Amino acid sequence: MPELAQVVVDVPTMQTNQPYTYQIPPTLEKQIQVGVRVIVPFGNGRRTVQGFVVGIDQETKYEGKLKPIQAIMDLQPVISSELMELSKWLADSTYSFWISCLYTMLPSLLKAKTARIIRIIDEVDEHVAFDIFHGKDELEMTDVQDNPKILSELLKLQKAGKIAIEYQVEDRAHAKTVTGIRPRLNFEQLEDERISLHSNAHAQNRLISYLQSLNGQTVKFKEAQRITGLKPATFNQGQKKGWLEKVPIEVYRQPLDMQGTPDDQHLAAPLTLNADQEAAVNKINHAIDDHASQVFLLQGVTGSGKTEVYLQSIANALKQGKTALMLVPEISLTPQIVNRVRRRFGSKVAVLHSSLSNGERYDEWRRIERGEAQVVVGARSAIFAPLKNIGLIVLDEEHESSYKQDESPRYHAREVAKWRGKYNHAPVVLGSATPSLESRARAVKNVYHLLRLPHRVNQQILPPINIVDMRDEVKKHGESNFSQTLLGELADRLQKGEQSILMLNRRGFSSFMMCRDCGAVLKCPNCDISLTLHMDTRTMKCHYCGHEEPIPHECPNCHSRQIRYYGTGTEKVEQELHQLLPGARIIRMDVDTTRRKGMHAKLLRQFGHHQADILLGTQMIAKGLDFPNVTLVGVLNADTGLGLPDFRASERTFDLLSQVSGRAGRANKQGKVIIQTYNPDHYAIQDAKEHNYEKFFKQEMMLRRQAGYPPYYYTVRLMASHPEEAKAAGAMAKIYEQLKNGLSSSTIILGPTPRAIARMKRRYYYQIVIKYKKDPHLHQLLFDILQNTQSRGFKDVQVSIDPDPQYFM
Ligand SMILES: Nc1ncnc2c1ncn2[C@@H]1O[C@H](COP(=O)(O)OP(=O)(O)OP(=O)(O)O)[C@@H](O)[C@H]1O
Ligand SMILES: [Zn+2]
Ligand SMILES: [Zn+2]
Repeated sequence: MPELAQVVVDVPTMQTNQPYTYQIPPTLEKQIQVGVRVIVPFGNGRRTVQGFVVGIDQETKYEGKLKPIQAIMDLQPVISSELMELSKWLADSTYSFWISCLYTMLPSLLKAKTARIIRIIDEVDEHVAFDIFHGKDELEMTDVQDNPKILSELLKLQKAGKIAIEYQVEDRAHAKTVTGIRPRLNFEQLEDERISLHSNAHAQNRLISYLQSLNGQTVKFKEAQRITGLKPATFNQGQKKGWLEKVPIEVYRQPLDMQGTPDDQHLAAPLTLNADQEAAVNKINHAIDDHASQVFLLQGVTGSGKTEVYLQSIANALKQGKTALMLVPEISLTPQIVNRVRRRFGSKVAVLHSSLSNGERYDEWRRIERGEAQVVVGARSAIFAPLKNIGLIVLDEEHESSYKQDESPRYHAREVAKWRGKYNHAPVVLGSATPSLESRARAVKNVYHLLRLPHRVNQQILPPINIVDMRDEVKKHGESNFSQTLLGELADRLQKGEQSILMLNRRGFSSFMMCRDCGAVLKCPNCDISLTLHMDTRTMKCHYCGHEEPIPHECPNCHSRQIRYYGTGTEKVEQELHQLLPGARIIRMDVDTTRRKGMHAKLLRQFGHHQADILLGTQMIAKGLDFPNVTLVGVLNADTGLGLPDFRASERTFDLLSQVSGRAGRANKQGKVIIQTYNPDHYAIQDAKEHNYEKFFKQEMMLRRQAGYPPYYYTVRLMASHPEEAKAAGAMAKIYEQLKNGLSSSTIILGPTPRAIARMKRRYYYQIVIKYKKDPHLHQLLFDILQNTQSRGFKDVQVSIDPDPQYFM
């Protein structure tokens, strides 16, 4: 029986989750394995496409003539058997194409048409050197990938450790180099040079001895200067006389923030846990030891020492010979947290985040894949790290919406973590000071095991929060971003030499209308959700039900004419602050000041070294920062997020205020928080003021139940876009019909309506939101819709299906 391979092919215009069957030519039989990439013919013409081998069979139902696999791209699988299984589940649960799930799991170097180089790394026999490598020490995979005879020899060589495959980095051309020096003369020749020297040429004499000691080796120029204590000029003379030459040395791609990592002899010892931490660590360790895929929800107030709990549980997993994965939101993937993990586990740690170059990222991926790194810290996509034998998965700040990818495949890292936990029989720890309603509700139902850290370490109290009513403030003192109270406190900190953090909430920036006199936000009469301002049509629209009304000229609540869109920028605030407090040193942190690589880390380092008094920033400063000298936190505008047309608006506001408040008074000095708002009575703000998660949870759950939103209902959002509005609307109308006919009567379909941002990148967007509790037909129906979108009727229409959407905008 000939062997057959199931291949998922990469054909963008004709996507399907059905693998195609190909013949494995007898000559490639040994090389083709599940998880390698191959080149296969596709369609009628001579076209070839790339694909992944996802299965190997003996027979097929397909009647026609099978085509053979043409070439193999990898000598060993790039997708492990665990990740292969995961990719299937991912495609199924996120309504995505299998091929895009496979690509999502790989570092980008392995995605594109990256050159693959095979290099000789150990002695090979003459036949290999000449017949295969033609006397060179490397060859390109493309030149041999369709030659089974050579491939099978290469495979043997690879198993014997004589060759290695490298993926050529596109930035290799400007790979990082430093200047090196190398002797041009041998020992005796240098000795001859010494004889001709003046007796008082001490420096040159020393240089010759040094060059002799090198034994022909190349060393970094800096290093040579340090060791000899000689001036660069001396080396330059040596170069002129032909004793040495300068050569570039390529340095290993090492991420910026990796510098200063302690060596493994000087790691930081674990802290002595307090009773609550110890109880949590014990429970988690038990689960690790018992191979139990239990999910824990670690709910600990800000500064309660959650990170220490993660670290000690990770240490236990390592002790059991297992690996561990720790996810943090990109925005809080600050050097602070990365360094804490590195100081504890040293070279065992691999870090994956978006500011790494493709090359750096691939290097880290390879270290993980080879088992050289056992602890992975990273943002969302690190959940696909090729770790084997996982003993523990941690998701810090589990409520963060950035754990959900907002392009296909629209996966949530929390769900993937749970899948991998099950597969590996390992516990998953979800940590947060303000758990998502979904997670906390699951803990209430004992689906998750709740662990609590109710106090800050060393029993410090949470900082008291003052609410400043900006409606009064504007009446009394005119318009300013700073209330008298906040200014007074800032001045006081300046005088004491203590530091402050100021947050400007950019969420919902000038997209909604609010009354400056009474704080009222314009809402939809049907949905109890804020209306969004559309400047193109000059109307206010509801994005749930489609309701539309003209922009009001006065407040519908108090008839004031002080109604306007709300918003301001960090730059403007910084200027105002300079005028109000001329002596203050300010660091501004927003997308503009942190765009350049390494700036984020640099600004935080400066603030940590007290080179500034005030850190002014957007949401990016709300999380994870641990600065002992910060005793004041100010929130300039707490309510902008409340106006967003989103049922999670209150939850996000509560989370944000709780997180940012948590930055104050973390060490021995008492902290204080000032929150400025036009909605002082809103429950999200009041509950944050009281540090009362429980109260907020109860209230919000009640509202969600009344309105029929998660966690009481599941939601799916469908979106269609097209350059012409009518076509986008038409496609959505077709989909609506299909849904209406197929879904159960208890399922609710909202829409179709234009999306909040109705036109983006020259495309019009229409959406439908489905709310359901249980619908046996939904899953298949959505897949039918997905497959339909590949048909001719949907030409140029892009349709996306988003399960459990994080935003409705
Ligand atoms: N058992 C302990 N003994 C002494 N200090 C500790 C202990 N546990 C944690 N700490 C210290 O307390 C501070 C706060 O801890 P950590 O940052 O882990 O809190 P957290 O719960 O993660 O906070 P947040 O959610 O606000 O980021 C840190 O500086 C940490 O080093
Ligand atoms: Zn009003
Ligand atoms: Zn509405």
